[in-house]
Amino acid sequence: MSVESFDHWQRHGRPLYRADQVRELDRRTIAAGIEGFALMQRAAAAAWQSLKARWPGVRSFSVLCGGGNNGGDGHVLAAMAAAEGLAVQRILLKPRDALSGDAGRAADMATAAGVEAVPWHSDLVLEGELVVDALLGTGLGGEVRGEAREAIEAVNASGLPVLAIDIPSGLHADTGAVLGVAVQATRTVTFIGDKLGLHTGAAPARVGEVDFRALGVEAEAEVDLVPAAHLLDAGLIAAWLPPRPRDAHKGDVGHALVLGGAPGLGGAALLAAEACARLGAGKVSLATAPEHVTASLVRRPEVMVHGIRGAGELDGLADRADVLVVGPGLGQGSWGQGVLQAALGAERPLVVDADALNLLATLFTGQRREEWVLTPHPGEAARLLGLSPGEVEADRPAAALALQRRYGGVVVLKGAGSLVAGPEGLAVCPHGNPGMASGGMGDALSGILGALLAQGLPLEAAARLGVLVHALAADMAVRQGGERGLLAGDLASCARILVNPTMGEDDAAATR
Ligand SMILES: NC(=O)C1=CN([C@@H]2O[C@H](COP(=O)(O)OP(=O)(O)OC[C@H]3O[C@@H](n4cnc5c(N)ncnc54)[C@H](OP(=O)(O)O)[C@@H]3O)[C@@H](O)[C@H]2O)[C@@H](O)CC1
Ligand SMILES: Nc1ncnc2c1ncn2[C@@H]1O[C@H](COP(=O)(O)OP(=O)(O)O)[C@@H](O)[C@H]1O
Ligand SMILES: [K+]
Repeated sequence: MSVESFDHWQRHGRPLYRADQVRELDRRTIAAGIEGFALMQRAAAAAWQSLKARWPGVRSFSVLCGGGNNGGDGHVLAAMAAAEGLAVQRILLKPRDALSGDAGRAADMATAAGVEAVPWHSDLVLEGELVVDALLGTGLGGEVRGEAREAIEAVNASGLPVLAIDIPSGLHADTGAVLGVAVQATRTVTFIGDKLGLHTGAAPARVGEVDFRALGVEAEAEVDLVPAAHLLDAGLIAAWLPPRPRDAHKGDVGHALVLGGAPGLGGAALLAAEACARLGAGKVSLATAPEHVTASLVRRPEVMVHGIRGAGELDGLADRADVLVVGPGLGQGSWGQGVLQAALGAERPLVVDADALNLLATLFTGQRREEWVLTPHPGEAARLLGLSPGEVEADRPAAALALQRRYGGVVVLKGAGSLVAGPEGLAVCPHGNPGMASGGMGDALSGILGALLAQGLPLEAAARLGVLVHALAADMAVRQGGERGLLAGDLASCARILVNPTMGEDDAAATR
């Protein structure tokens, strides 16, 4: 990644790091003259502030301290809280004489502050109004073992709110996978560099709110590490979608063609076409099986609907479009195969989704191009990589990057904490919600991507922006009506508001 392009993305999203990169930042900070123990005190002070901000008026808590520096943070926090008069139950996973370095020094500090230490045992009852999880941080290696596992299970069984220190114990800081068992946090306060593993995979369901505290390290370590990823930020929208010129006409804002809806599979392609139209493509065409034409026209007369019995009837349609969206409701039979073949032959940017991806994994293998966006969910990603879905989910960032290397272009790996992998690196979407676990949501995304490409956005910007807008639209729709029963068709009107950033939500509500 060039420094210029990296800087460009950096302006719109917090950098995310792997554990080894955060350790490197620690190392540089220490080399710049800030002692490791001073850094631990900063971390503990930040955690203590975070705790008080989230739970003002709290009088008591328990803190579970592991044997490393994550535990060290917990000891120092306990000392700080005790100094302010709180009752703290300090639980040790390892005896004092097994602790070394800063962690040992931190334990002594807590003892000197009068905070009693209780050794962990399986019958222990966690006391207080909440639990601080300082068991395992970025030093976690492999599946959680022994007493740490029991302690994590006890935290989760306690029913108490949990503040996780740096990362919920048991969650992998690089991948967001659970290594056997992981703490279910209410809030996670994370230090020095925000971690990729707090934002994808199992993480969004485990971390609660993420409170990032840089601890002043950026200045001291003169950060020039290329981050592992960036967190997608809503600021991207206005940066890429300024108001249209007053004299814009539909020819300036692109023509998207959606290819899908094989016999018996009508709805998905229509959802994609509708989202595409709502996101501002100048013209939207839909090529679908003849049986779906009437329903499509009734639902969305703005879309130009073409009934085709097979790819032979596409009749130059693909050449008249600026971008093709292929896959929603495509099926894997002869209709879908022919249509995909035609799309692959068109020299146009493509959005490839659903059964088009399954066909790339089976019949149309070995394809690679730079001008396409592939949007697999973990099952499709697994087929494209020849892995199991479990293997994909075990390391989503690696899977997204491997897909991008193998297939070229830009790859969106969907699911909570969607990832976008492209030539500029990896981006992670922190938005979206479980209401999106309903049929057709992916079709809406492919339509959104088609609209942004039709309007001339570069491939990777369109992919990042589309994923962001899709998730934010779902969040907006949920604020209006709740998660259960959220429909893919509900997203388009919210997404429309989002891609007109000069229009406030209140104005928009007034026009509905
Ligand atoms: N100056 C700094 O660096 C700063 C660091 N900071 C803080 O330090 C944290 C990193 O600390 P770290 O590197 O000491 O590792 P850490 O997360 O405590 O884990 C090591 C412990 O876990 C254990 N353990 C490991 N794997 C396990 C498993 N599978 N199952 C069970 N146990 C396992 C391992 O046991 P062992 O393998 O030694 O038996 C050892 O006891 C970081 O997240 C941040 O909070 C901040 O204070 C800012 C300054
Ligand atoms: N729990 C969740 N949190 C965030 N996003 C989600 C969640 N569940 C689903 N999504 C999003 O919803 C979309 C579902 O797409 P997909 O699985 O292709 O559905 P379909 O095939 O029904 O269209 C993806 O963009 C995915 O990231
Ligand atoms: K932790």
